[in-house]
Amino acid sequence: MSSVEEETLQRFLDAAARGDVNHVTTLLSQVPLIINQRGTNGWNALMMAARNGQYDVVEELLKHGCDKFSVNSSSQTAHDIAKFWGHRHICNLLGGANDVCQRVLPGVDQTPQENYFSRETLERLSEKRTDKSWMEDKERDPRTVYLLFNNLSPMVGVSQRDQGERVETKLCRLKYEDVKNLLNKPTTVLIFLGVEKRKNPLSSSTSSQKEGTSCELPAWFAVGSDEDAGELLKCCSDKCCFLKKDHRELLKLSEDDAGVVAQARSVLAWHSRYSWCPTCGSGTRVEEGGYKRSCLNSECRSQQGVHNTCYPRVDPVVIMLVIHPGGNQCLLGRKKIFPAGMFSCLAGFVEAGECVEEAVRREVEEESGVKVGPVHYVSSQPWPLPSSLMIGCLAVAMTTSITVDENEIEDAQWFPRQQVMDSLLRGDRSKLSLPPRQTIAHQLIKHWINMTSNL
Ligand SMILES: NC(=O)C1=CN([C@@H]2O[C@H](COP(=O)(O)OP(=O)(O)OC[C@H]3O[C@@H](n4cnc5c(N)ncnc54)[C@H](O)[C@@H]3O)[C@@H](O)[C@H]2O)C=CC1
Ligand SMILES: [Mg+2]
Ligand SMILES: [Mg+2]
Ligand SMILES: [Mg+2]
Ligand SMILES: [Zn+2]
Repeated sequence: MSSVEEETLQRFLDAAARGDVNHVTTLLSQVPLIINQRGTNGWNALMMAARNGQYDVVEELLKHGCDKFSVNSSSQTAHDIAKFWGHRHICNLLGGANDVCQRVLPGVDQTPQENYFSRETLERLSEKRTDKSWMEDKERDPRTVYLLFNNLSPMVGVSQRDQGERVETKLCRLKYEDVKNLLNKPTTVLIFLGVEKRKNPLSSSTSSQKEGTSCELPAWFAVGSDEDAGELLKCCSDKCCFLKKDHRELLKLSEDDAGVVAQARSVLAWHSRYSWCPTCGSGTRVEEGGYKRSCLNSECRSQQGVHNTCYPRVDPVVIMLVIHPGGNQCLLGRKKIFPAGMFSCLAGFVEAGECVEEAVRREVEEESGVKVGPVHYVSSQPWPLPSSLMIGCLAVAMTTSITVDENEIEDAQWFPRQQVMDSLLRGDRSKLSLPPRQTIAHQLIKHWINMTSNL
């Protein structure tokens, strides 16, 4: 960032903190990108306004589409900050539908929580998956966006920003002309992801006339190919590459891109693992915009009734922060593959014929020997490695002695709340390091800290 840009950003942040709406609006019209930029302390304008109770500025920034989920270097959103400083009117503004929620579901926790991989930037329009001619028109439409995947890794361009501190990984958005030869190859898999969302979704959902306009919006497709990566990169004229196979690379995307990748990658992973009919072993045909594989054998049992083998699978996983009966410690464990010093929430696959609460109790007891009583759902997260749905819960321990199942985890311990806070909010990793903010494990821990600190 040049010194002029830095100075403009400082003026913008000051204006937001002071509540000078006119100055904020003027600077926004001159430098629209400034809206989410963060100053030296990691705070953006929304956080500054939230800190100082500047309602009008918060309203103006939201109107201009600022990112209300962005976090400062202590992992706090603008909502967390407003709550901490007691600006309830700002919390309501940032929480969106909270007032209605309080009225119809009194007592329900309203803390807005959006997990990484969860953002839906597209309207899936599942009813259009069977409309072949609509789909073909969309495929050829020059406005259509194609995302290319090689062996499940998305094609990205890498751009530097924020004085080179943060490197943003951005999905390459290709056009029909770029991929049309690839689409003709028999091994290419094409997935219809949806259309771009309307700017104001509430105004049009009921009108059938406007329903039509939603279909007119630009469509997005994912293209999966296992061909030579070097050849595939020629589809794009910009400098780009395929993300490395390391799953941490997937955590470098923006929230918007991560949401689309979660959808595309899970469906493509299903195609790559389920090429043959799981019921009779015959070949299959891809249908419904990539959301179904039908068996080619007309005698196959999967042709009758609804067969879940024909549709992409989602595997439920429970992930839980277990709280000590004393209330001031939580149970965290570590797998051998974790970086040194890192502990996380316990987790495990839900088994057939098992409800979420029982899966939590069973997995905690199996892995740590601790018995769990009440279980409360907090939030969920798609985890596209390859297709888990993480179901995040808080659970209360009924016993405290720990016996680690060494096949699954290396260690499990009770950690005092203060030590967890030091690591989470102050970045003190000397005694404990926690998983990054993109994981629901991190968000569950943060949720517990917030709940119990009168923030
Ligand atoms: N986003 C997040 O914060 C976190 C995500 N996770 C994800 O949750 C998943 C499950 O957690 P674990 O502790 O590994 O589960 P786990 O405690 O149930 O143990 C895994 C074992 O369960 C068996 N298993 C049962 N059903 C399975 C299925 N559908 N697919 C694969 N294996 C199955 C396998 O033997 C596997 O080795 C992990 O694979 C990981 O990707 C785990 C922790 C944090
Ligand atoms: Mg387990
Ligand atoms: Mg486990
Ligand atoms: Mg298990
Ligand atoms: Zn079959």
